Amino acid sequence: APPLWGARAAAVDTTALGQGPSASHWLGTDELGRDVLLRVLVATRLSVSLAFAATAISVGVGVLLGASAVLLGERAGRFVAAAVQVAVAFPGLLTALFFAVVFGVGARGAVLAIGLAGAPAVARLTQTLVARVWGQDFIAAARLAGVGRWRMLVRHVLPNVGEPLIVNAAGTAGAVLPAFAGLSFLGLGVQAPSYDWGRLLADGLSTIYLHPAVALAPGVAVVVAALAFNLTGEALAAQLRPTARPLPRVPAVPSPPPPPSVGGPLLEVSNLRVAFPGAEPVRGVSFTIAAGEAVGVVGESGSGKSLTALGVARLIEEPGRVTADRLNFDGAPVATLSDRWLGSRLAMVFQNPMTSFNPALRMGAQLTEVARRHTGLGRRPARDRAIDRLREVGLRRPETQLSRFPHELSGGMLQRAMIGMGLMAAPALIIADEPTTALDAAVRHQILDLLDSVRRSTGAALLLISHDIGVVRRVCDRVLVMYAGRIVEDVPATALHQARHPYTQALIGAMPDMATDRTRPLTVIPGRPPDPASVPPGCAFADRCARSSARCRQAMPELDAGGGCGHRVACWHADRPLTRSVPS
Ligand SMILES: Nc1ncnc2c1ncn2[C@@H]1O[C@H](COP(=O)(O)OP(=O)(O)OP(=O)(O)O)[C@@H](O)[C@H]1O
Repeated sequence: APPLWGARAAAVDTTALGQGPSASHWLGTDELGRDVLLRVLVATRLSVSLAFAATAISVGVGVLLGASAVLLGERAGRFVAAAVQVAVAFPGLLTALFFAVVFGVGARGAVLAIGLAGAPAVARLTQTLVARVWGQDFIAAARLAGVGRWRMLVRHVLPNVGEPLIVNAAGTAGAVLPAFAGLSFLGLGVQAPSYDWGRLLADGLSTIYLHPAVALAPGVAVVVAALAFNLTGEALAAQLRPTARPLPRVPAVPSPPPPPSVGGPLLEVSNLRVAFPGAEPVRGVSFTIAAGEAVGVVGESGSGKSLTALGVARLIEEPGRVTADRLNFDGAPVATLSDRWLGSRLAMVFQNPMTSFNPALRMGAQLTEVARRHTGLGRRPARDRAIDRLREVGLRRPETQLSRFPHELSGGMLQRAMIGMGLMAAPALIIADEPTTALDAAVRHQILDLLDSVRRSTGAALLLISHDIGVVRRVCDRVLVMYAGRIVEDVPATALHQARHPYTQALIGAMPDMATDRTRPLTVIPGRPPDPASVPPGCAFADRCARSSARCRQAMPELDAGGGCGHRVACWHADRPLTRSVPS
């Protein structure tokens, strides 16, 4: 507006003083005959620029203050944090008025005053966000590696707290605008001949009863711009914060649940695909799990094991997309099941027990929540059930454990509690995703035995994910071997010695056993799995396979039943059985 209408907006017209709205002046004129609409439009640039400048100061100073623990060390950081707490206690506008007097009347003084007055709130938010990531392992690793303070802040801390800060900055800009208008209105902000909305507001107030538009128009502009900033913040938040909504929306069926299928498989997965922009890490997986059956999924890291399980449990987050020809649980399509019902029939045990519980809540609150939410139990019966379940999973003094926080339990105890939590409702399927990876060898065996006994005593089916074929073989009836997002072999655990896919054979060959010659290097599978973003046509294992032929590189072998007893294999050359025994 300033280049287009700046001159006209400043032109005094003594023939049109203080006029109401007309065809030539849509919002009328002020007491010097200047067009009100044009002046409001021209004032936009200065008003918004000042708001941006003040927001930049608030965010810049606030982030530096909030990250003082990173930059100055923890002791000095605590001192700054205390000072910030005190500053936050003062009303922002009061602080702005104080600074405006210190920095002097005028636009520059107002920018500094409002910018600095907004800094404590940003600093407080930054402190909270920084504290959240400060205790995490990657920060500890960076500190051990001797990363400098500025680098730590810019490279490791800010990228992990940036999202809420950006959203907050947009909101701050929205709040700064009325504050600016306020200062200008009080005569402390922009000085004539420059003008912003606040100044127009102040000028128009004396004639508000005669010509309301002169004061109301800049007021409306402030409100609209502040709303625009806030809505931009909201939109940014919506974009930056992915929501955990997985499968295509199908109206959920309310409780009571559909009746269990009679005779059919408990879980039926056909052509399950999980895709992210630019890659499809799970490329058509089909399998079934019968009631009470234990099925293991093995494969190298990145083969799509976890995504398959998360896809089944409707836990793939945006922008991930899950599709399947058939994905039925207990006879009903998973997409149609209510969260409540699915949550009560399907239990998940995750890899890291330390991060599976909410650190701010006592164990009792977390365990009973499952029973109360999923089965509608009252507080007392839910607590009794929690005690029973913790006892079942072998935790000593369950009453005491319920009143403890997660950090007061060891990793093994937490993993037991996680399994106990899964049993709070009546799960038909327990999905355990590498449940023993974070545990030491002794506890690992106990947890595997526990999963096995829980399965046998409750009759629940088990989907156990592991990269260790020995672990899976110990507990499961059947083993699904995954490679590059597909199942390449589906073999009964007792028939592993008859594995027919070269990849399964190579996995077994890479396991040391008592007869392995310790003086020689362990067998490894040469090469690396393909990148999910560029999987070659044909068999994805062809490049690493000693048996591969031209056909393997051209056509993808389907998973065919061939070995009897439900043994399925996807290989054009699956005719040579394993020559070595499977280590126990
Ligand atoms: N949110 C995501 N966005 C994009 N790609 C992803 C995402 N999550 C996983 N992937 C990719 O999908 C592939 C399979 O991941 P997945 O976690 O299922 O592997 P995995 O077999 O369970 O491995 P691990 O044994 O290491 O847990 C990997 O290449 C991974 O990079």
